[in-house]
Amino acid sequence: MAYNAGFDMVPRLSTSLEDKKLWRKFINAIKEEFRDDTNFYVTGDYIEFDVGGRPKLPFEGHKFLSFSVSTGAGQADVGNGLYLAIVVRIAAEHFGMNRVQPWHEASGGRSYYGPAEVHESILSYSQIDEPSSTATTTPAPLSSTTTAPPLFQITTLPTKGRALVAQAAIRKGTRILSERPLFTLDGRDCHDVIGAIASKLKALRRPEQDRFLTLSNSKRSDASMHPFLGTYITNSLPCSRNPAGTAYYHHGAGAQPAEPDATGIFPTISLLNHSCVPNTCYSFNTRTRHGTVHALRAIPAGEELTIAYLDDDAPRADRRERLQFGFDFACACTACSLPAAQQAASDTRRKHIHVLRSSGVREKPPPRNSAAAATAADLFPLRTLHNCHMLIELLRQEYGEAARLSGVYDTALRTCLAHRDAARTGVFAWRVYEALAVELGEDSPLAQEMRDLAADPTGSQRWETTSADWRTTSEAVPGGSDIEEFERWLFRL
Ligand SMILES: C[S@@+](CC[C@H](N)C(=O)[O-])C[C@H]1O[C@@H](n2cnc3c(N)ncnc32)[C@H](O)[C@@H]1O
Repeated sequence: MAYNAGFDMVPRLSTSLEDKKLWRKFINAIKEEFRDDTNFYVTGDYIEFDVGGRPKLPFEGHKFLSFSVSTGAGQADVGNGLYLAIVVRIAAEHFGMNRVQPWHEASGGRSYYGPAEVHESILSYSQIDEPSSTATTTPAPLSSTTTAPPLFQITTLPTKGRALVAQAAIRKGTRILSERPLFTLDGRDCHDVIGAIASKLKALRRPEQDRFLTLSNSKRSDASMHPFLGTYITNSLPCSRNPAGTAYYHHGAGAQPAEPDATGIFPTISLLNHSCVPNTCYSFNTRTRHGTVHALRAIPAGEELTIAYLDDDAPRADRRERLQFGFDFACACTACSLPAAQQAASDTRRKHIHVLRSSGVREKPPPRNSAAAATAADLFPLRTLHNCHMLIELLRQEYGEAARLSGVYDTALRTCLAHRDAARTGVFAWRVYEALAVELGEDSPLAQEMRDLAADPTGSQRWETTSADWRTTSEAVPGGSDIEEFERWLFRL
């Protein structure tokens, strides 16, 4: 029987200079204690112990709430308990036994903090603080006294290898993961990719090297391909503004030049398996330089977490062929396992979605500074808006609650913006913001930009370069509670 055990910091530390100094001393003492320990390693933002539960200590003390390991009767579990005991001792020496509160499930003990706030706090270890945030200086409120189960566990599935499986119910929009890449490659590495991987691996600590070396290699049967390259191809994900899914344009001032296209390997995110109807989405946050994974819909405990490896809406046969070729597996996700009649309907829908996208309605907002904005939206605004409406219907039918709608709403927004329709621009900007808050997280630069645009639709620089054919003011948004009527107005149906 395995139990969680740990300790809490109650009340949590503040951002005062005094608390910062105290925490730094504590972290230095931990580093000194475990200097030669192979289960101990230091990342850019925190210390991690490679033992049950992978407990972490952040470098910023105000982010810390709780430290917990899994313990039990086995040899390894006893070892985990020893790590905990040493960390508790050092913590008590620095902060006193009143503030350092140990607990153990085996004796009915529980963490003082709730699971969601512990999860949030651990995610924040790798996040940059908002400059104006006051939340970090106030003690955490007394909360539910349940222990903190991780949101997912890494397990092995018979046909898929390792997989991430939800351990608790996860709400739509929850940030499930936020982590730094182990290393990245970009265009500068393309002349010698294998050499670049080798030298980047060399710069990592041993546990991090192992994380890469134990990832799966879908090109294993290709004797001509170096295992480093096969592993990199199988597991890497986009890590810059430019690649699809991570790239966003900017309205006017402050636009930034494109970065070299980068991809990277992640310790945990790279373990996510594929589904053609995924329940989470990956993106790269250019502000925090972390890969993030968000829940696209509510996910019940026990369900596998999946992302889409393919970036389009191709029919089943085409998807399966590319997954087999690129990742060496026969996809049997729910979309690929539908009964024949439903499968045919799904294929037709996806073809329709593809046609609508090619007519100028995008899956995702295009790259910053993209000239692509001045296409369909400028030339055939009404048709573009109607296509957006149809596409939203089709995406909802195909992907249900997990449909990613930010790109479609963004196209609608641009169409209205291009013709000075401030009322609809504001409504669509808010819908893009809401969709991005789920897909990328509220702290993503684009979500924040969209919130600002929704608040002040006429503030956009793009007003200077467009027609005034649809001119309205922000006040022209109709009131009333008839939702269908509102949608007809919004899409000019
Ligand atoms: C990025 S890795 C994912 C983690 C991998 N399962 C592991 O054990 O390391 C990609 C590989 O996982 C497997 N995989 C991913 N999605 C799958 C799926 N839907 N069905 C079967 N295998 C899958 C394939 O072997 C693929 O090449």
